[in-house]
Amino acid sequence: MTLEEARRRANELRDLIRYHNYRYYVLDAPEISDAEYDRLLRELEELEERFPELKSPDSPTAQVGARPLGQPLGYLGQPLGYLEATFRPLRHPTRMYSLDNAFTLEEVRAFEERLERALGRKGPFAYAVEHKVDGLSVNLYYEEGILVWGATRGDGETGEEVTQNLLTIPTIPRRLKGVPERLEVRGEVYMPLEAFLRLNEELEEKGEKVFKNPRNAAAGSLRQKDPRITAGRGLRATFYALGLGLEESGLRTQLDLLHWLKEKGFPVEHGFARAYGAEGVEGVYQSWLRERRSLSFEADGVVVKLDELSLWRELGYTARAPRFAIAYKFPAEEKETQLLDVVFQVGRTGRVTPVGLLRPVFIEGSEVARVTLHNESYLEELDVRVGDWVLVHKAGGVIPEVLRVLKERRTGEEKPILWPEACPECGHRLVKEGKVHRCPNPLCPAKRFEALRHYASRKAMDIGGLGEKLIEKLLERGLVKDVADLYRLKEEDLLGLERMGEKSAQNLLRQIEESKGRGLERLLYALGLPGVGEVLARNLAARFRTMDRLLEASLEELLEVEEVGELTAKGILETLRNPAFRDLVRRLKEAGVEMEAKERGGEALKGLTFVLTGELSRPREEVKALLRRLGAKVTDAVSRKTGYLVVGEAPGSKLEKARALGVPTLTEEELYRLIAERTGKRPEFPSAS
Ligand SMILES: NC(=O)c1ccc[n+]([C@@H]2O[C@H](COP(=O)([O-])OP(=O)(O)OC[C@H]3O[C@@H](n4cnc5c(N)ncnc54)[C@H](O)[C@@H]3O)[C@@H](O)[C@H]2O)c1
Ligand SMILES: [Zn+2]
Repeated sequence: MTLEEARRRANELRDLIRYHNYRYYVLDAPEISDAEYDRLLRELEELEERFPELKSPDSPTAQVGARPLGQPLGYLGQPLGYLEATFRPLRHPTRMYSLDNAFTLEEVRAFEERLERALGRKGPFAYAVEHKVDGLSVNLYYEEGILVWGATRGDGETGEEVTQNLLTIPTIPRRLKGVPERLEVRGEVYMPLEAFLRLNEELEEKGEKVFKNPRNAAAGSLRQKDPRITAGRGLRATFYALGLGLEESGLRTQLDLLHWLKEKGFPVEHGFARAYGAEGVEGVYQSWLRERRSLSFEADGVVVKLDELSLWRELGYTARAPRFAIAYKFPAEEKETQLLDVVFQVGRTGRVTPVGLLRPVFIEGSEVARVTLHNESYLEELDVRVGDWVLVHKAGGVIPEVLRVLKERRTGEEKPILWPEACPECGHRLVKEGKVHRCPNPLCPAKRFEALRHYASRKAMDIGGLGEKLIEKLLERGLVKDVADLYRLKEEDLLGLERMGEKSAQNLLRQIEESKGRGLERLLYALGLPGVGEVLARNLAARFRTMDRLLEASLEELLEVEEVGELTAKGILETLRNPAFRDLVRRLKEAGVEMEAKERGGEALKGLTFVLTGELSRPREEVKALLRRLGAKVTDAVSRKTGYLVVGEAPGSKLEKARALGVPTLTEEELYRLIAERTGKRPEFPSAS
């Protein structure tokens, strides 16, 4: 390859990588897999290594992430002008970096050799090995132990301020004791796999676009305009690094740092271990790779950091990444296979989901033969046909997913995917609401099985003994048709089913009995109203308090509930008015199932101290009583211990004091929003008429 050829290819690669950075970091909607992206970046790095004259500070190999919105924008070098920023751009006091990658043990050894050369010392070295959580990095800034702001990484220099959204993650500490005066704490915000699957199901249910993977889902959820939406997304955070304050902390090793973070109250949820040398790292890597599927978060590798912090100072950073650490990535197999057919499954709510049947392929240790194609929006975007060759991988090593269609392999024989007219389970005509196809028949057997399974699930009525096999048997024998029939089961009905003895039959009956007292919010979730997940069930229960009130709710009243949109409200209303549903509720009530909301929220503000100043729209005593009911303390004077100062009209000197001490302030409206986030409803004042 001549220098000229290399230059041309390098420019091509840079354009491509910038385009994919933009899709990934700014839009949260990548078009190619991480492995494909990593190959492009690797190729560019190798070119720049072979032809050093091609190196340049604005090559993607020398940059972190992408510029946030509101900065001059443009992935092809020339600015596209300013897109309006949703968030305030914020400069990090100290720079944030990405990580260089290793894919093989060889490359980890090469990393260790680089360390030896740079430090002029023989290895093996001691390392801290941590799970590489696949989320997005955030920076929290504390002054005198008080959280001042939190921001995304952005391009490493400038991020987006997302403080309000970060505060919806309950484990993030707002105040700290015994820490350096100015402190940056860094970690990862991520979406647990379970929350990710649930979110995508909710999006499917609404006919909306699903997220490609938990990382994009986390990034999209943290960067919401409305923190209430973020609050409902089940984000979590884990922390692993300091920026400002590292020197002052006096810490000597990375492992000490992780323990220190824990001790200061930060969630350190990603596991960590100590290892010696590249071989030791390999041991940890292999064992974590095996356990990968049982983690609650998606890990895309392990992060290897020199444990001794004094060595970090000697090694420093490249433009993109620290020299003392490396990400050792898990393999991400991608296989080409053929889409043989598409079948349609009917879910608990009657929603029809297309499922792709693949020519079976082996990916990362197991056979993949089926893949969900989510909904019509997804099919349109993917533009796949029966007979197409597709590229498939396992997202997070677990969930099979079509990455893209290999359109260049089309022969013209491929057939478009046609949605059925009739329900594949019961033959009832399907109805279409927006992009969602649904079987409206309340007695559809598909709904029966799913309805029972969902009703018994842990977060619903929690009837542990009622497994899938048993549900099938009960349906087969006609012992139950719907969830109300569960409460009529007798011991003799159960004996002999699924090898059930006296003891397990009695156990199951006891669990069924106990499920009667779960309360309205669990019941609403368990009944699977369309579009109603855990969060909405909670909000509905909080708003209406009893089933009777809810059954009489109007569309307007439903629209007043947090997070209920037009479509959801209509779906709920239709179900509430459905005679079959009302009959089911009546029979559940007769069986003794509790239909009232449980008191909630007594601890929502526990541990926080509030001070009020200025004139509020409600009598001050009422607001104080409300705060105390939610577990908060209310005091009269602002001090360092104050969590928030609530500021009304014409505030007094307390406001200046709070500013001087760095105590965060809330308007009255912000206070009610905070309460709504934490309890699922806006506060009600007992004396309000
Ligand atoms: N598919 C696409 O189009 C596309 C586009 C751009 C980027 N990407 C993906 O993103 C990657 C680059 O993103 P990146 O710069 O965030 O790097 P990265 O995700 O590969 O690694 C660096 C990041 O790891 C995170 N991390 C997780 N656990 C950590 C721990 N215990 N200690 C330290 N850091 C930890 C930090 O956020 C850090 O910034 C690429 O390798 C690619 O996989 C994909
Ligand atoms: Zn049906």
